[in-house]
Amino acid sequence: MADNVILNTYQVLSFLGSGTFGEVYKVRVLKGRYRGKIMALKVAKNPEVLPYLWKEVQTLLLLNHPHIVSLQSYLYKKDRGELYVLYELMDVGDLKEYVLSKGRLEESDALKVLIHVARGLEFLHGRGYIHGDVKPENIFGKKVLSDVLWKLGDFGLVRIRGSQNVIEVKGTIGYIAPEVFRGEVHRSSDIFSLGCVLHFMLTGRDPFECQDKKEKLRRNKEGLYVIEESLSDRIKKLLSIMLSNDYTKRFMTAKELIQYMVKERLA
Ligand SMILES: Nc1ncnc2c1ncn2[C@@H]1O[C@H](COP(=O)(O)OP(=O)(O)OP(=O)(O)O)[C@@H](O)[C@H]1O
Repeated sequence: MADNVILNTYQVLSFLGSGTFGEVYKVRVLKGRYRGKIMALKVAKNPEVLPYLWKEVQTLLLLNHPHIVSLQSYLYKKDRGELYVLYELMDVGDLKEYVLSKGRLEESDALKVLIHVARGLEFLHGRGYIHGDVKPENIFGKKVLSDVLWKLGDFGLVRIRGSQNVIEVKGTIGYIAPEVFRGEVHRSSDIFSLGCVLHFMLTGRDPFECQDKKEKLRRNKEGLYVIEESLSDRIKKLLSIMLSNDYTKRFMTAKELIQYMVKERLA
């Protein structure tokens, strides 16, 4: 059916969701290199967000890693101002939905997701990038045999380490490192966000959660988090390092986090 086919090439199988960048569809590719494959197609039409998606495209084209969502191809329709980006299909969906539907994860499952994402982040940090927006909505799962492989996605806020850009505070309240509010960003700012993700996986809430939005923002800015009491001592210890307000006291990079996890038998 012609209505169901985008650019004469992508047959829409279902709607996966919409985000800041536009709509995402599950598609079957009808022609070209990926003919017959089932993938995810993002369609961006809003001129205000196109620069972010361009940034993601440019970054992802350079990054190829088993724990980073891969970009297969893209197409820019200049006349219409539309950008079409084809990604591998992450059929489990994102980590936020996963935790909200399954309930809080067992410690061993949460640590498995953590190490997967840390590996993707290690690759990124090793190349001098900072992700800038690590949160459950940007972590995606893919079924592989009877297991799930977790990958880091959504690179719209990625930065090169040490770049002089004015830092705008984007990201999601509840997952932003305190120094980012002061205009500073480091690779360890991603570690802070990943610590918040770990807390979310184990408790169903980020460490700054509270009813009042303004109060939540204040807590996040000042790094006034509350680690849930019921968590095990080894998780509390790991979180206290990852969520340290002083960014020099955290793991500086994902590689250091992985080394710690191996040493402490958390991975
Ligand atoms: N590669 C993919 N495979 C499967 N589902 C995807 C994929 N990429 C995105 N999605 C889903 O499509 C929806 C929209 O994704 P998108 O990243 O554009 O928005 P978002 O997660 O709201 O991002 P943002 O935080 O930037 O607004 C989400 O529900 C997401 O889970």
